[in-house]
Amino acid sequence: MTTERIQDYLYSWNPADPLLARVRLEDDIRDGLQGAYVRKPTLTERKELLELSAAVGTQAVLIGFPAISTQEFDDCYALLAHAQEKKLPLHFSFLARTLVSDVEPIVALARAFPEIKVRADSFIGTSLVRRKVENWEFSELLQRIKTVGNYLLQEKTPFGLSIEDATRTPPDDMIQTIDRALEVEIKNLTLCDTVGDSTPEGAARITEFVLEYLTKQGVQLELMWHGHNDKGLGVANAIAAARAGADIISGTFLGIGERTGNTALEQVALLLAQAGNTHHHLAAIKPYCDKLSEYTQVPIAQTAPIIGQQAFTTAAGTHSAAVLKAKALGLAFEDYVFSAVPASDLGRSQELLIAPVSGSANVRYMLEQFDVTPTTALIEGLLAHAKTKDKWLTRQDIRDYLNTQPF
Ligand SMILES: CC(=O)SCCNC(=O)CCNC(=O)[C@H](O)C(C)(C)COP(=O)(O)OP(=O)(O)OC[C@H]1O[C@@H](n2cnc3c(N)ncnc32)[C@H](O)[C@@H]1OP(=O)(O)O
Ligand SMILES: O=C(O)CCC(=O)C(=O)O
Repeated sequence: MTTERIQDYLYSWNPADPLLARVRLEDDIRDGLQGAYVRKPTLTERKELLELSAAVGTQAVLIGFPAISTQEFDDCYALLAHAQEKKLPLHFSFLARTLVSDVEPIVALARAFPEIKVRADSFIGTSLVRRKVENWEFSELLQRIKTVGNYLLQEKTPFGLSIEDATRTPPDDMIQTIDRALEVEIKNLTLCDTVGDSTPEGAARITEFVLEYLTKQGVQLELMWHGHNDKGLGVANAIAAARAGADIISGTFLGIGERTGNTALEQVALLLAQAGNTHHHLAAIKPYCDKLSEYTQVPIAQTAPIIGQQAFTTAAGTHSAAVLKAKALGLAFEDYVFSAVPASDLGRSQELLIAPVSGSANVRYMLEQFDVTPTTALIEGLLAHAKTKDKWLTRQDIRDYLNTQPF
């Protein structure tokens, strides 16, 4: 064990990201459950998921679209009642189209739970392609924002506007949409990359553009980024938007959601933590994701960052040998010598296996795990055995091999 600091041995070309330290997460579980392959958890399971999300330190959850059915409204009500009973420190938003009839049930929920922060989050598709397909006049969309906004003002229910397909909306139309939303005193503005069109540069440009405009108007509100993963850039876009000044990242744990899914919040939480953000409890991520995976029947890939079963596993000879040397220097060195993600902060640890790609260090280590003296003959024999296989050896495989040995 060394007394030296790991920081003195970790050089990074990544820039410092001071803006990331203040960013919060919104868990848009409603959008996650919109994935056609996703099983909708029972109400009891959703209550448990709410608690697990709160344990991670998410600031807000978007848990339903109460106008779509009586059942959905009742579920939203029951989830709020559960949050109140458990005193979960969460803000709640509920989705609606930009229609008074869609936000009315949200007003009813806000009235029923005056002690909980409840926001009506209405979405409106402003891109040219969406307007063309729907045959929507732009003036008609602006009028809807005004009508819904005035209704919510009158009912004293906070209004958040989600600009659907914002990343394919021209700047002048964005400004007109924002102007109309500001007239009705929105509290929150969400820039949606609805079809995952953005690149990180695009996400930063649109966020900076909107922030600059809001600053010029002297307006302060919560600016949120909500992105999808169609080009595999969901997390990179979210971080770019946060660097550019977005206050809240909306996404889902496991990245569940329609098509290729939403921004994977477990990855965002880790990147935020590494930039000095202390809002999230990293060790609570895997328990939440495991339950979410079980209840939604969405399997976690072995290689999924942070939560994948093999995210901290190696069987490769040279890598394993280095991890074992690092172990001798202490946990911090073990965490970082072959990983950019500190397993111990996540309640996990480096795991070594024996496979055809292994060397004697793996075998020596595993024999010690089995309380077997690692003699040269045993190490060479087990390694030669592993080299004949097409996959790593399970504990049972190793046991079976040892049972064939005369000791
Ligand atoms: C990007 C997002 O994820 S936004 C959320 C999308 N999620 C969902 O749609 C899931 C829940 N949806 C539903 O249960 C149903 O679609 C409902 C209850 C909302 C509507 O059902 P229906 O009345 O049968 O309408 P349908 O689904 O066929 O069509 C959607 C209608 O909403 C309209 N619409 C879509 N977005 C908006 C909007 N932002 N504001 C107002 N109207 C809208 C469409 O133009 C269409 O209207 P039309 O029937 O006059 O053409
Ligand atoms: O945030 C939401 O759930 C609605 C908006 C949305 O999903 C999107 O436009 O991508």
